[in-house]
Amino acid sequence: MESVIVALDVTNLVAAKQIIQQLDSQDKPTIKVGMELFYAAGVEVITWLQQQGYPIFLDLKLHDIPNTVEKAAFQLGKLNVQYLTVHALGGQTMMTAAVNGLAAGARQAGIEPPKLLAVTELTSISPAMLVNEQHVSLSMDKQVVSLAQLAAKSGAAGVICSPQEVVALRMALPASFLLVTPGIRPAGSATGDQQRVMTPAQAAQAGSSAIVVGRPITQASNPAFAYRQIVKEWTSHE
Ligand SMILES: O=c1ccn([C@@H]2O[C@H](COP(=O)(O)O)[C@@H](O)[C@H]2O)c(=O)[nH]1
Repeated sequence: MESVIVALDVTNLVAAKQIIQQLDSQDKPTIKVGMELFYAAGVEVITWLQQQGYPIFLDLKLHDIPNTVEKAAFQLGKLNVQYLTVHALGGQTMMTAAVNGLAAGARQAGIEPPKLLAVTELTSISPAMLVNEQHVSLSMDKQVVSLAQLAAKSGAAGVICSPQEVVALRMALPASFLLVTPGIRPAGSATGDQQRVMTPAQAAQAGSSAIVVGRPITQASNPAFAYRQIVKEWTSHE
């Protein structure tokens, strides 16, 4: 898996193309297309990125009844993207339905199915919010490990979690299970709505499989420089 994934959170295709052109990256990092861009630009942005040679992480965080998720995943399985997300809180049957839908869609299109990644607890949730808003009595680590174990049983290839939980997850799951971590903030950058953050170097040291970085790159005055600095920090501690 590519190790620094760029979250292309912009409002339209023109803005997406501008960022990609500014990045001007020879190493073609995986590009994360999330709800904001996909709802604005749809499949057109996926096709354009693929034509430029970028692997795609489609972060739509499906969360619905299993039948609906399976049918949505069937459609998305035909897009030739490398990763798709669901919410682990949708349960084991829903996650397995997503895996099955992706496999069936990809089979119909004659391509490899995307890998399923399950979002555990969003990195915008603090330990206090877990207790006071979700009424979860487990610690954040235990809750994330429990959701990750459910995701593994469901056939997911990995999870989305904060780098803060990676050490606990590595002890509980097979080494091949992907731990993809947003909530990345280079030292000194604004955390914004993220609650459980680490720097790229800390995430690498903890054992993240890959980091997801959005605003520290897309809102930088020089996105290409910001991206290169993050890659440098990540690789020097890998
Ligand atoms: O728990 C999660 C799951 C997904 N995300 C996504 O990652 C990026 C992070 O962007 P930043 O600008 O670097 O904060 C964004 O697209 C989220 O939708 C997450 O942050 N946390």
